[in-house]
Amino acid sequence: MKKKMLYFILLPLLLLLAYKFLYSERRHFNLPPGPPSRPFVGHLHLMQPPIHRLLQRYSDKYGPIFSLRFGSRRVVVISSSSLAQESFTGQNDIVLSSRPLQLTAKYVAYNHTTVGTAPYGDHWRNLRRICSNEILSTKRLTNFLHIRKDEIRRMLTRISRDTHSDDGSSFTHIELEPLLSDLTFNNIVRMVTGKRYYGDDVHNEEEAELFKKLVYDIAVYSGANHSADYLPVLKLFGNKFEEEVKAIGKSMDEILQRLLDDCRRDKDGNTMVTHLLSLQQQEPEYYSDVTIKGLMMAMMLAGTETSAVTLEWAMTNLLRYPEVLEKARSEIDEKIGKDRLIDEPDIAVLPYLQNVVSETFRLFPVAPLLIPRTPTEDMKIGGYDVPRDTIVLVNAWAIHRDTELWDEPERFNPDRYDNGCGSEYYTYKLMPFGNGRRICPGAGLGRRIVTLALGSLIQCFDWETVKGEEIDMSESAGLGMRKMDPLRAMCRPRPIMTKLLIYKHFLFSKKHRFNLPPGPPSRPFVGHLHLMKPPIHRLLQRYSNKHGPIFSLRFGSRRVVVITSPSLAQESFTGENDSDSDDGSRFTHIELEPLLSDLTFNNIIRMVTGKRYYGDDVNNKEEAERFKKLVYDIAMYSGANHSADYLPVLKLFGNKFEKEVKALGKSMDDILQRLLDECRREENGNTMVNHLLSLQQQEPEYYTDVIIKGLMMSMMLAGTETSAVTLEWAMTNLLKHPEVLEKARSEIDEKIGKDRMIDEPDVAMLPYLQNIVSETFRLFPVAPFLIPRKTTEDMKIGGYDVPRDTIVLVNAWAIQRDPEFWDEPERFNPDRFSNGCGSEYYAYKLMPFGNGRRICPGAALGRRIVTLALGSLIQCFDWETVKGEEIDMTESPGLGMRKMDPLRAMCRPRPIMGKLQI
Ligand code: HEM
Repeated sequence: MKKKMLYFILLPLLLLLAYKFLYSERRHFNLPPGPPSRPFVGHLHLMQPPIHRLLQRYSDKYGPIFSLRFGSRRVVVISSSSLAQESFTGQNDIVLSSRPLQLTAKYVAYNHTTVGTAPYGDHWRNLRRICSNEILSTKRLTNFLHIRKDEIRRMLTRISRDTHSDDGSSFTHIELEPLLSDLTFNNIVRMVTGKRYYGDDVHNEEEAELFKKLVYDIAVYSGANHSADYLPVLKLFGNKFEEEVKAIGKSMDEILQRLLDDCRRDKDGNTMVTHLLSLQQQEPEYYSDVTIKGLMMAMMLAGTETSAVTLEWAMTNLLRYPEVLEKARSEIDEKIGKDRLIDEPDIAVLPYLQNVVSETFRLFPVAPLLIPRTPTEDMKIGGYDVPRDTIVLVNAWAIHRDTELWDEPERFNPDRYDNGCGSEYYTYKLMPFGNGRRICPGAGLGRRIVTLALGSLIQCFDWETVKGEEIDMSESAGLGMRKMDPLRAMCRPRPIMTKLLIYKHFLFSKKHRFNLPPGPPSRPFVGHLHLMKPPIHRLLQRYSNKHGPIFSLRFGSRRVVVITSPSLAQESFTGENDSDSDDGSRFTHIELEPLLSDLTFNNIIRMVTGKRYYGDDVNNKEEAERFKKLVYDIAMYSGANHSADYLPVLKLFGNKFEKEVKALGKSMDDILQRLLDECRREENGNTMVNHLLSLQQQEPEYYTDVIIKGLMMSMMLAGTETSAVTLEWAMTNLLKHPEVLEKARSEIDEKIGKDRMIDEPDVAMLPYLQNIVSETFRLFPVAPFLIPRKTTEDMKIGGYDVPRDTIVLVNAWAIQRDPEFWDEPERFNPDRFSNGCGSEYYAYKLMPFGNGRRICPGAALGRRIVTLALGSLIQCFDWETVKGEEIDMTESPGLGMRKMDPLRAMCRPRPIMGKLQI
């Protein structure tokens, strides 16, 4: 009670204090207006990407300068050219030349000491001087022109190789984003370190992929809306975000240190780093390793994605505006001709091309909000107070679309720059590189790369949109405004390509010319991995409806080809219970799944080791349960979409998945070794293992313990779940189709009678039972994609190239439901197999056990177990569904297609059970 009273007194007091505090700040500062905010978070909860669009809507409502709160930080947003000019001139420019402290800058950028992140002051001024005099000076840029030219030629060659057709007249489908990104990454990384990271003929693929992923992550983690940066209180909770940023910083530093050490060894190199190392020798205190790594990082972070993304948007617009493409091409053909490739000095005579680039920068600025600034002291903008430490965002994206500055701002119109106004006219209207003292020092280089690469693409190829496809114009979240859906296009080499004869050996060397199967659009870095949500076989079936019976995907860096037709599969695989009720007429509710699974597990494990693991009268219950769990886990972890298997780069992060799999392997080996040792002690046992042990005595080098354990595991993994799951699906279908159950029972009662139990040799005279099993295998293959294969050399399937080391998935699930081969494929109809066609007819249409040389060696055993068990269940019991319950048919994820919801049923013993007295 007393406590409550206290609250009543304290609360108004607190509110009063808070009001006074806020009121005094308001009175003291004349802050820009802004939308209503929430306690604690301020406006953070509203910051859904794309943020530049949201902030443009606020500026329409609150004016060209307004304020927000991101947690405890005040934010001021500027959205007009005149206020940008006011901010970036005179004393204001100096005051506004600092950057706010951000977690990424702390942990990735050496505690805010790099040129892009350092606060305004002597250290930053020095770094800028080094950038403009030692790294990005016109002289040094010209020095590296050969790299830009070489990388552009290599890109053109790659496109040529991918699009080369014999008659030279047809268009080919290509993915542009990876090519553009490789170009700009190589360009900067080569200038900085002398290394080629991407494409053919590269240095260290794993490190290269990791680097690209880190650049991607840093852009995402530096987005303007990361709570942890603005709600310092979150840190008290052991913030995950902060941990992740730290890990990114550590990985990045490792790469940079490695690159730096490599350059140190290679003293004669002509790279930025070797130049900085020579300066280190003169001024070792100033040019420390951290300073050099900071400069490397600034170049490599700020110079790579930015240019690639701009190029992608530029090409997107050329595809959307064919008349612009045409005009740019005419200009190039006229000024450069058709015999030589456009070169950097030519850019000066190609004003329209330059205008295309400017128009791209206007509508698609890579940094739509520039990079945040913060005033080092209180300042005034537009008559309002902007207190020190406020985060200042300039919405360049909104300024670039301001109707007061631009006619029809949404239109991509390069001609608008043909107005005789000089570049100065645009200083505060068009600012893709920022403004003021902290304007991008790489603007010259960025523009050069983009313009030269774009000109080359226009000069060397014809371009068209992919037929029937609208180009998706959505923008990604994060600091850089990427295109969400990577650009694809149809492309055809122009005659000049053959004249150029660049890298001809390379272009026409057969090894590199692949006509890969088509496929859905992919994302940078991850490829299609992010799309792989289970059940994957259904997803892949939808893809095959769209892209054809053979299509390709990328799981990270691994190419995957999926086959979904019997003829292509043929092409790939040829050439080279406790139901005791007192009243026999009552149905009892039972759970079938555990019984079926005990049956098949015991069956195999007894064969292999002589032990009964499950049910009554068992050996070692704990071990048995552990074994079952391991089998389950191994199937889950072997699913086709586990990132760690396909993105080798993830392993560098001390991958959790890999650790877990290792632990699984160890537990499994412990069990196998124990079972093996027990069999060894029991010399007279009649088990598979005893037999293998006797072979071991004859050929000890060949039949090692590891080989025997491997065989045990293969049998025990492949032979247990598979049969249990098939049995469960078979029973599920009998429950759903009582007429099928009835027909199967009549067959058994007629052929076997009601006095003895069905036995294995009987199966031969029970064709309908066999058909039920086939139909179950058809609709519910336990391994819907079989088990992934890998090609050991380049091969051709369906006219397409499948390069070596590609993962090949055969979607048996989809083939077995293909309406071309099966009438009413979704219907469970065992009679479809009584058509007189022999088993050969089905070889490539029905393949629950796989196909080719690696077909399941346990197929016959599996079929026997399933058919005999199913026959026995039909013969001995009546079956019904649980009243009022729909049977859930959902499939589980993982390599084996289990039934998600374990099967339950109502069950009643038939009279035969009494006679059998088993
Ligand atoms: C299309 C290409 C590029 C675009 C659109 C771009 C854009 C930008 C923008 C908007 C800023 C922030 C400027 C501000 O705060 O006002 C910036 C800063 C920066 N950029 Fe670029 N950039 C590009 C290419 C490059 C290249 C090629 C390099 C170097 C190799 C580079 C290095 C930097 C650095 C070091 C900064 C930080 C400057 C500082 O804080 O003092 N950029 N860039």
